Amino acid sequence: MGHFGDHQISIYVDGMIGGTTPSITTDLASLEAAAAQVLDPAPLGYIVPSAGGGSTARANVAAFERWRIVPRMLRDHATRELATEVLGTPMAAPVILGPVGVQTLAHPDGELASARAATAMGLPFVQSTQADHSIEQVAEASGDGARWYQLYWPSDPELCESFLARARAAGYTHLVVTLDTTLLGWRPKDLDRGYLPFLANQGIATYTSDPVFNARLEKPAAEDPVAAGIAFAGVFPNPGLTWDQLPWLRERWPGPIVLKGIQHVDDARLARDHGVEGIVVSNHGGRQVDGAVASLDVLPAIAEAVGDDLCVLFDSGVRSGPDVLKALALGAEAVLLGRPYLYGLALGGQPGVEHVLRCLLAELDLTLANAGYADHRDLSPDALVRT
Ligand SMILES: Cc1cc2nc3c(=O)[nH]c(=O)nc-3n(C[C@H](O)[C@H](O)[C@H](O)COP(=O)(O)O)c2cc1C
Ligand SMILES: O=C(O)C(=O)c1ccccc1
Repeated sequence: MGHFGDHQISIYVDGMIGGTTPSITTDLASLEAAAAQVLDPAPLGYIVPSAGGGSTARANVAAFERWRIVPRMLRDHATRELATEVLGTPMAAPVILGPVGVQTLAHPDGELASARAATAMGLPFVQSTQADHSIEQVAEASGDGARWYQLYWPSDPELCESFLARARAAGYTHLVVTLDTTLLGWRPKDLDRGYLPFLANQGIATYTSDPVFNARLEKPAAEDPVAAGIAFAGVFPNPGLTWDQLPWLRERWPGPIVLKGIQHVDDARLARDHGVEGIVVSNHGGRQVDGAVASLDVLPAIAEAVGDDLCVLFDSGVRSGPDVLKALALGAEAVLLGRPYLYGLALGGQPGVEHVLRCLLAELDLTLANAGYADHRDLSPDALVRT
């Protein structure tokens, strides 16, 4: 006992002896189609599509297809280990629930359900600045689980200081700073509907629960949600950010800092030279620059350049256990999940997220084992060929 892969046997036993089958598909690549059956068109149109015509999102998936696993035989994988530690945070597997905003679009429990599922599975949850529940509420929901906070660095420094102070006070230890969304990308599916949840007071709970933000409003957000949305739209864009502002952030955050959205090897080197602890190689799931390079295609060169000095994490396009294996083999210490867990949330709240995570970890465990790896730390690019 003790392997995540045992989940497979329990599903078969439930089917053959108990007569029950999983209520959500175990084929994680088809979660999107299942979620599309339960979500209303506007939230679905916000969550699933990417920037422009979607070419970056397609490239993310195609990049995973090009790398193929080359299984090794007779290497004893009876005892296996998925558990790991990333920047001092212990986790049951090298998988993190990435920062995803406005989670009540998927389910009324939103981030609370995802944070609880993460803690139940022993994985970290990254609380987005763009959330529907406050920093403090999600900290509480995380219980004794890891607390990582994702910052959208607002153009108002006093507001930024307030977010950081609140996150520290609520027990968050790691700061993920998202750099690729200083301005929202061009998203035709939302534009065609004229749909932006923030202007309806959704996804801005971090702001409307903040004393600095509220002091700037004429009326409380509950009384005038439109004005709150407009005030958010005034402080969110921050296109003037530069590398020289990182020391300012460092002074206000004592723990590890991870820069999310790195795609160029020179930016990875700049991150290292500016003394942060980690990066997320990510193109935001293709939601920002349409036509951008697939995130997986830049991972090997970045890992090669800075992997010895920095913690290199990865996201964008991870849909299955084999995808996790491929990203780890190409140099990531762990991956972040985006849409897949949100689809689980849409399909079943907290248990739906747990289902997705359990299936992903089981598939990862079995794929590693059948490919001849008892420990994911033994993976290297040699585990793969590029076709
Ligand atoms: C609906 C949605 C909302 C997101 N919100 C945020 C956010 O608030 N902060 C952030 O850093 N990234 C956000 N992301 C990007 C994810 O953290 C992650 O980079 C991306 O989803 C990974 O790609 P994948 O969905 O293909 O796995 C969001 C993604 C989606 C799909
Ligand atoms: O939807 C997103 O991907 C996202 O991260 C975001 C964040 C703030 C405003 C708009 C979108």
